[in-house]
Amino acid sequence: MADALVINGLSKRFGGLRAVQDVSFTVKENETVALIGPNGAGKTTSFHLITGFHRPDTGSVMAFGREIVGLKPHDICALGLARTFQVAKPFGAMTVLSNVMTGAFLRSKNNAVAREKAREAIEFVGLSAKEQTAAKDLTTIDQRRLEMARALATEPKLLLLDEVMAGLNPAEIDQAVALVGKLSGRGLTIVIVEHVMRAIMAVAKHIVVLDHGQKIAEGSPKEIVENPEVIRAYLGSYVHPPAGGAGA
Ligand SMILES: Nc1ncnc2c1ncn2[C@@H]1O[C@H](COP(=O)(O)OP(=O)(O)OP(=O)(O)O)[C@@H](O)[C@H]1O
Repeated sequence: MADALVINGLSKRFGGLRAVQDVSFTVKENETVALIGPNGAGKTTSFHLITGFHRPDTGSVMAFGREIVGLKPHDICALGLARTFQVAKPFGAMTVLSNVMTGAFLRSKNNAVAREKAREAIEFVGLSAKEQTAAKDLTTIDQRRLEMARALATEPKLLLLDEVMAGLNPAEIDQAVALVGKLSGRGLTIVIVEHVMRAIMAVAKHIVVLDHGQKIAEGSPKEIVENPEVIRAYLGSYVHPPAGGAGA
């Protein structure tokens, strides 16, 4: 399988704080990789660096064989990298459909085409019944669905999901896990930042662990949950991978 994303020696300081320090990892096409670690470990900053919202001090980000450091977020999105935000940022007064059309307009300026693409994305995430609902009136899980639909409407090859399961109840987490699996089944490469470990175990074949901006481990879910340094820094206690799950 070819490499979708190759991150090499990525670093970012904010004043004296080393938010991301010399981080390297590779994501293969159609793989789902999780980025985990305690609060403030540098996960969201890494997403910002990959997607052009921050410029790294040093390091390289190759997406589908092309260096993307220095490109604007819009251009990176046009190359097929879409993201969701940790704090969902929909246009609250606009309907679900209008919000998702803002993503679809990246590929087509034609209203009818953008509407069609947006509807496909909305249907994919299971929001068709709420197409005309204002974004601000959605429940938490539906806001996450909207975030994913908006990203999907840009027709990405690689999707970066930032804590899409935060605040969901167990049944909703199951639905979100199923949706991530469905996205992967569609051929998407996925990088997911998440604190919900059972969800990580269910969706990711490979896990990268950050702590204080540094990569402290990477490997299969089984390797990660058994890694003493990861347990010390983050997990606290052993988390069993699901029988028959991605890491089994
Ligand atoms: N724009 C910024 N200016 C200054 N410091 C920042 C900025 N963005 C992030 N930081 C700091 O960088 C460090 C890494 O933050 P980041 O948000 O990447 O962590 P995270 O792993 O995503 O955490 P969480 O799990 O809480 O979302 C933190 O100490 C944070 O306070």
